[in-house]
Amino acid sequence: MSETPMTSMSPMSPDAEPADLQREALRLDGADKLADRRDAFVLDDSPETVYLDGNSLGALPRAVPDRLAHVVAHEWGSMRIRSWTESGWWEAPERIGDRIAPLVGAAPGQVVVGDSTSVNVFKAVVGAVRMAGEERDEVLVDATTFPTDGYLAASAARLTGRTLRPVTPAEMPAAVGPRTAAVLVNHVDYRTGELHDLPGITAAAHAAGAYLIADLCHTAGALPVELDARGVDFAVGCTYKYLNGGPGSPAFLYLRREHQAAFDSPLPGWHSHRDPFGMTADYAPARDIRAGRVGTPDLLSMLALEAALEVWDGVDIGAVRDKSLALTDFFLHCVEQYAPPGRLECVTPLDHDRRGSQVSLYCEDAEPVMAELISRGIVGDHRRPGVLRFGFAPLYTSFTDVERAARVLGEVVG
Ligand SMILES: Cc1ncc(COP(=O)(O)O)c(C=O)c1O
Ligand SMILES: Nc1c(O)cccc1C(=O)C[C@H](N)C(=O)O
Repeated sequence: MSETPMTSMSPMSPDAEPADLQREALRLDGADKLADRRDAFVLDDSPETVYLDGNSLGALPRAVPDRLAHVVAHEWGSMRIRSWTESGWWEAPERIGDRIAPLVGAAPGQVVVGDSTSVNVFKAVVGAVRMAGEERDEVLVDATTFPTDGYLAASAARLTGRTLRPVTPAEMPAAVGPRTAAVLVNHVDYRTGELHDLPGITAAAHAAGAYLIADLCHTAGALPVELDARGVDFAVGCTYKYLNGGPGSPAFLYLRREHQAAFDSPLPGWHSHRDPFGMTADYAPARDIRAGRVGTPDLLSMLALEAALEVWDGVDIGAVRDKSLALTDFFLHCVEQYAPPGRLECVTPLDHDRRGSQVSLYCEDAEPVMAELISRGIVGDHRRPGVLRFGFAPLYTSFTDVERAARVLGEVVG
């Protein structure tokens, strides 16, 4: 973790007893405007179990099993091929993209669902580089990135004859220049939970004439993103974390409307053709968001995602952010009270403007600590070396969960 700045946990209020913190948790739960959303999810029967890994795999929304059963039995089992037209299968990638769009601050017609985040990173980086022109010969990539983005950006750079330059998100505004074709940045660092300055990096990229590509895996469904308002050019993200789409659910790709006509996909499958059923030998791309499609989508996962997204009906993403910050603040406060001083170090910035929806705590023996936590029902995860990660999904995480998780953590590291 040498490259990660360590932040000490802030001094918080005077010592509190478990009973005080439990009372405070109940008070916060009582005032929680999103509390009713919890019932929309399948969670553990045992109150001892606390799921804090929704930043890796979100919980199952209750609506999904019945919807999937219907899709299998009726749309596939009975309707078969007719479902492409009569059950809306063909348009599902754009239709479901439009359900995600408001959560990431996009007007309709700019988000398409399909493929994996990795594949969409590749499409976006090559697409941006092709639009940037020959004289721009470098791609900036987040040096602290989730690895897959770095691997794909390197391949995209090699295929397009560009040089890949890894720089930290903080260095990006100064590093971007007239040679830069595209900048690929994570909105939140998967390891530390740090929220990067997407508006600032986007503005710097644009001032230098470069395109900005954002990876929203750790922010879509966790906080307001404002893609349209901030001028982000391209964005990708997965749907199995805070969007609760299920294991391997399709990712999304945002193509800003003004770039759609010029987008030159490196994966021009027939579903991105202007007239797919023309079945012509020549490729002619769709001039709208369909340009982001490739081939036949994974309909079962896609329709499970569509059902999962119903939990967002009527939810204000600003309220989600407020609760997320309250959850992470309360967790840090409880950990401060329960863990022996100096045993854990908070790697996640304490500043709200720089915090996503997870808390990462450094401790040398993170791996056995997390194994013990999981055996006691507190499910987070760890990332080598030494980082305990706890993800807070505001739609289903309660303050009571948070207090219990911190208390058990205190026992385990005590
Ligand atoms: C920031 C980020 N990008 C990409 C991915 C994964 O991409 P994929 O779904 O293609 O495996 C993850 C998590 O797995 C991630 O955290
Ligand atoms: N995508 C994952 C997978 O295919 C297997 C196990 C975990 C994941 C994850 O989502 C990890 C996650 N992106 C992370 O932040 O580390």
